[in-house]
Amino acid sequence: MKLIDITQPLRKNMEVWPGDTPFSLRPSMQISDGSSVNVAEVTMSTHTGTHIDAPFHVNQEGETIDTLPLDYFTGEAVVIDLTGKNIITPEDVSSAVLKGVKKVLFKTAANETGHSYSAFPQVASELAVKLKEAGVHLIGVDFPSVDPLESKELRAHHELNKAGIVILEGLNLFGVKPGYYELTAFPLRLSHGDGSPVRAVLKEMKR
Ligand SMILES: N[C@@H](CC(=O)c1ccccc1NC=O)C(=O)O
Ligand SMILES: [Zn+2]
Ligand SMILES: [Zn+2]
Repeated sequence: MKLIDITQPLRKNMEVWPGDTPFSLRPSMQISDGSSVNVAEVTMSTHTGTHIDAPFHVNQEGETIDTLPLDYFTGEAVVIDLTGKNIITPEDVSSAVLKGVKKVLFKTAANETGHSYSAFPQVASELAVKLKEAGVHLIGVDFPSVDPLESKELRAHHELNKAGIVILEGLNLFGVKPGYYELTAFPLRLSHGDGSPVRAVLKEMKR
């Protein structure tokens, strides 16, 4: 069974949210320095690279990453190809395509580099109600945030949370064919965390 890694590599100088903690991995013990082991210290934000937002990210009363039920993070997913589109609207999803699948991943980037933080597609906040009605409980996007960089209102985040839909951001879906897969994308069990990087993987499946 083929496994497809749809996670951004966590690497030095990778783009992060403006003003957020830069990613770093620094050796704290090195075999080459006479230590018996290699050990590193990692510094990053909970919103670095491919990550899940807990409702607490935008809502003081929202659930934190450690309390979200694990079934959000594993199960059937559909990849919908919207390459080149700069807004995702309710018309982009249909129950014929969803077929009862609870996780929907939107592919929009036209190249391997993906979207930069300075220009990425938008999610119409009305999408949340449509997805909720279809029984969807997780939305994944291949760009940094479901709301624009300048947004303080964070409408899409709030509407999706209100609809009980968990948000997976920063996927790398380049080269992935639209269709049905099994997704796994578990966050770290960060006590009271507002989000977490994940390792997101698709498994091809027969339907
Ligand atoms: N909403 C973005 C992250 C975000 O807004 C953010 C991340 C790190 C530091 C500051 C942020 N927003 C500040 O207004 C996200 O969902 O990943
Ligand atoms: Zn985030
Ligand atoms: Zn977000």
